[in-house]
Amino acid sequence: MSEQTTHATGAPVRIFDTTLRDGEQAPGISLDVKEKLEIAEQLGRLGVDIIEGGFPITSQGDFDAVKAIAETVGAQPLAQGADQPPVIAALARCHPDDIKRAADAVGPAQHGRIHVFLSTSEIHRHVLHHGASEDEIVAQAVEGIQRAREFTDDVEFSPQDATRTDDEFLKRIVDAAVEAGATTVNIPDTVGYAIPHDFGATIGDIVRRVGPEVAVSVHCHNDLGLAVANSIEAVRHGATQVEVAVNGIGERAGNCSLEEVVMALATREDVLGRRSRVRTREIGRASRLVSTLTGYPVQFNKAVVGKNAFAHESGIHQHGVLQDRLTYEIMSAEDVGLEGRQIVLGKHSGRHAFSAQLEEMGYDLTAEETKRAFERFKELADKKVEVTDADLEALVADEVFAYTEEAFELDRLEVTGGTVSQPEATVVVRRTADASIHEETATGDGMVDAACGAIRQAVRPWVGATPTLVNFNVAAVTKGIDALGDVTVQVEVDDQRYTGRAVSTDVVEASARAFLAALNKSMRLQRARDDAARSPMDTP
Ligand SMILES: CC(=O)SCCNC(=O)CCNC(=O)[C@H](O)C(C)(C)COP(=O)(O)OP(=O)(O)OC[C@H]1O[C@@H](n2cnc3c(N)ncnc32)[C@H](O)[C@@H]1OP(=O)(O)O
Ligand SMILES: CC(C)C(=O)C(=O)O
Ligand SMILES: [Mg+2]
Repeated sequence: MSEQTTHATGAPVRIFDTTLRDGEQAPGISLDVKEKLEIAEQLGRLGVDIIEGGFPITSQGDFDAVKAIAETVGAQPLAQGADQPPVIAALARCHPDDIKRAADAVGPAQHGRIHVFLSTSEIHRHVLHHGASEDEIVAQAVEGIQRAREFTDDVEFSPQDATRTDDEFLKRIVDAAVEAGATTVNIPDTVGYAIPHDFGATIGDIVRRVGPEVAVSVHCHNDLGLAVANSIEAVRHGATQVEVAVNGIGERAGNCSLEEVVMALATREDVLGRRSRVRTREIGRASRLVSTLTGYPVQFNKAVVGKNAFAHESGIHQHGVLQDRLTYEIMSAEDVGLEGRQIVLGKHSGRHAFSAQLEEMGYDLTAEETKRAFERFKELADKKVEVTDADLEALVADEVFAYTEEAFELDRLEVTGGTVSQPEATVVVRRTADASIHEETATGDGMVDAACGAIRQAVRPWVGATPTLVNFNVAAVTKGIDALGDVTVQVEVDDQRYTGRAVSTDVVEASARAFLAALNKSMRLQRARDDAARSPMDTP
């Protein structure tokens, strides 16, 4: 483990959340006032220190959103145990109109911050500021900061594209910003160009330069996937504030992810020596809310909040985690507001996890039964990505309870109808238990629909809740006019889905047989469940 370097003061790192400003700049995201407010409230519950609500000069909607956040979330603490509401910040160019608009928007907050920025790298100065000289940039930044200070004593300054800015000029503009009244100096890695050890050294220099009265912040983008590493390295070198976005959303590859930095600080406090004030149990909810309202899905393997962040599919890992989660987990899912103990059964799973899952489902099988069921499970897992509880139940019913008998058989099927007359189907279904015959007729939107409707009527007294066809898939197995139709259906009965499959040269017949096969499966499972409930040990 690397040694801890400089400036680890022990004081909590301040979390500046820019989900609603830089996060919203990600292509395709546009949050209205209500949505921004909803996210801001969750950020309040999360306990972030600063919420950057937007860039008010952008539009009336953005101005209204920042103002609404300042009036509500900025007026009283929402986080449990917090004695102050978060600071509400708004972005502004070094332009009088921007600054006035930002000031008016954050005005109602208990603590309002104006965040002014100006580009300092040569390429940005050339492209964005009509070739402005270093002197002109310094003068414009100083003017902007001083103007912002007329409205609030909390002013943050960002030299945009700092990490591609000449070192000497960066020092010069930081000195000028502090002199002009900036209370926070933010060093943005605007294009995600920084490399951790180098960035850390730059931040260490700036921390020493500005002294303890001025907060040093970092704002890292993820173009090289290094935003979190750079932010953590900055903290190790004395940065007091980290700018982040929930789920790491933001321009291009995004911003430094809130959940990753917060959990790195919490999990490796032993090395970093500092935490944040964030209530980590609110992280899961914040992640889901931001994903829903922005329409940006969270990738399965995303650190901390991804669907797989606490899931285990491989046998060796499952074996370890079932005994002690720490074997393969460094933090607890519950601590970030997610569901713990996620064992997913699949091709890579082993006997330990398989047996544990069956036990949890209420089965108490002998060693021999478990062995047989496990062999069938591996065969199934080779064909299916994930084996669900319903699959396991079906497998146990077939293999262990040996219920191979079909509850119903299709004796006859007649269909009529075409493009003019309404399709109608008559079926004759035989009930195996008492060999009784049940004939029913039904109409439908199409021939398959009519056939399934007639079957539904014929089996109603035994199947109970109306079975619904939720998925229908037909494929041709062979070529030519007499091609075999291979039909797979999914039928929902009592909130459980059952798969049925049948093959025939007639697609309507294949569909009817597949539908009945799914109903037969539901009947077998029902019987297995009833038997297991009566006497779990007493398997036939
Ligand atoms: C790294 C970042 O995330 S920076 C923030 C980026 N976010 C956004 O741009 C989102 C919101 N932006 C907008 O709605 C619009 O761009 C606005 C309202 C800000 C400006 O719109 P427009 O007036 O049409 O200008 P446009 O966006 O085309 O060009 C930017 C102008 O701002 C100037 N500018 C850019 N940065 C700054 C700055 N920090 N301070 C002062 N002026 C600046 C440019 O020189 C250019 O000025 P020009 O019109 O005299 O050439
Ligand atoms: C406005 C600044 C801080 C920014 O978003 C960036 O430089 O990435
Ligand atoms: Mg940015």
